[in-house]
Amino acid sequence: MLPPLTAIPSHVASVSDYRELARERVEPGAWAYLEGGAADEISAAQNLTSFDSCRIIPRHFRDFSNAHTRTELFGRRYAHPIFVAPTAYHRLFHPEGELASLLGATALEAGFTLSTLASASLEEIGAQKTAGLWFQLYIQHDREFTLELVGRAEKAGYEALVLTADAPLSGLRNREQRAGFQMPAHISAVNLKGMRPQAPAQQIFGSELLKQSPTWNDLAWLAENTRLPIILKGVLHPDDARSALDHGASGIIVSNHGGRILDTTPTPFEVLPVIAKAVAGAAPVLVDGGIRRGSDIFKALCSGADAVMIGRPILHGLAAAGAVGVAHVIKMLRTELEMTMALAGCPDLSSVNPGFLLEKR
Ligand SMILES: Cc1cc2nc3c(=O)[nH]c(=O)nc-3n(C[C@H](O)[C@H](O)[C@H](O)COP(=O)(O)O)c2cc1C
Ligand SMILES: CCCCCCC(=O)C(=O)O
Repeated sequence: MLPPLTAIPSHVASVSDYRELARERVEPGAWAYLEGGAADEISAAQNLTSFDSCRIIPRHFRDFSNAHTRTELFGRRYAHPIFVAPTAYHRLFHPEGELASLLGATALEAGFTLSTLASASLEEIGAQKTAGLWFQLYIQHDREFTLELVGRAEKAGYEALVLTADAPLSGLRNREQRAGFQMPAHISAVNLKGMRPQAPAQQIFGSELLKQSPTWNDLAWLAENTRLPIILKGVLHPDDARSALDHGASGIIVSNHGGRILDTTPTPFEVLPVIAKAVAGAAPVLVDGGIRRGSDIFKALCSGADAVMIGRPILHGLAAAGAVGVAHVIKMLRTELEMTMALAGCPDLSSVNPGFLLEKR
């Protein structure tokens, strides 16, 4: 494996250029974990192409004297609508792990979500006192421990909980199986230390894991037990978006988990308009999955998203060049978004609308 880069090679022109730089630096099993999707990886692949057939219709001679990408979510102002999605075990990809990712994101003013399955303690990350730091929560079978985790996140200064709904079980990770991926002994989900252990599942139906998996009542229970806004991640159906708001969520993330859980779901970009319509401005809507260009971000915003989240490209940047790589990935996306807006004739996010897209969305 090559060591992380200390300077960015001059041929790196877009986010996708980081993929190969990362692949050369990540052990093959960990690469299968990073890149892979569920089963035949149909959703993971379709996420990447789902923006391509959507066309932008540029408008001309607009006033750009006060152009910006600022936005406000959950009472906090952000310089732009690009957020780092929660991803597990960053130390698999770089020795400085989540701390390096956070530093890179912070340098580019991007919101950052720490995974429940982070390889760094939530207190260590919270101690950086970063604005726009969110904590992703997997509700654990041990509900008491779950509440302790939430209390720790509140105390450490996290500003929102991203509650992931789409993974009551892990997906069928055939690529990982074929690569023989095993978590190295020195990397673990350190924030789950001390939790009451759960019996390993021998089957799916009838397993304790599934019997204890969260329901809408758990969302309502969580909302009653935290002062933080809850953003429900993994929504692909408009009725689930409405149900989320009815049960106490303050925001929605349209996501198929990067195609890593259930294969052959629709892509988030496909279902985004119908979900944004169902939410009807009652709460912020974010989207992730397959976003690799500023033009993808623009199309998502035109289709009803208030902001977007980026998963694998952040890990590619991290593996290639640590904090600098993460910052560079976000910088390229930010610049491409501004360029797309400038060329499309859209000076700020309040001017973004479906009229910039050829397809009726
Ligand atoms: C290696 C990896 C680990 C992930 N871990 C988590 C996680 O711990 N919690 C979570 O809610 N989503 C997790 N995700 C899903 C991301 O948050 C996000 O939904 C997805 O990566 C977006 O798609 P993209 O990678 O195409 O940008 C993970 C994704 C990857 C690639
Ligand atoms: C029971 C859910 C396991 C998911 C593991 C972490 C994750 O979200 C991902 O790898 O994707």
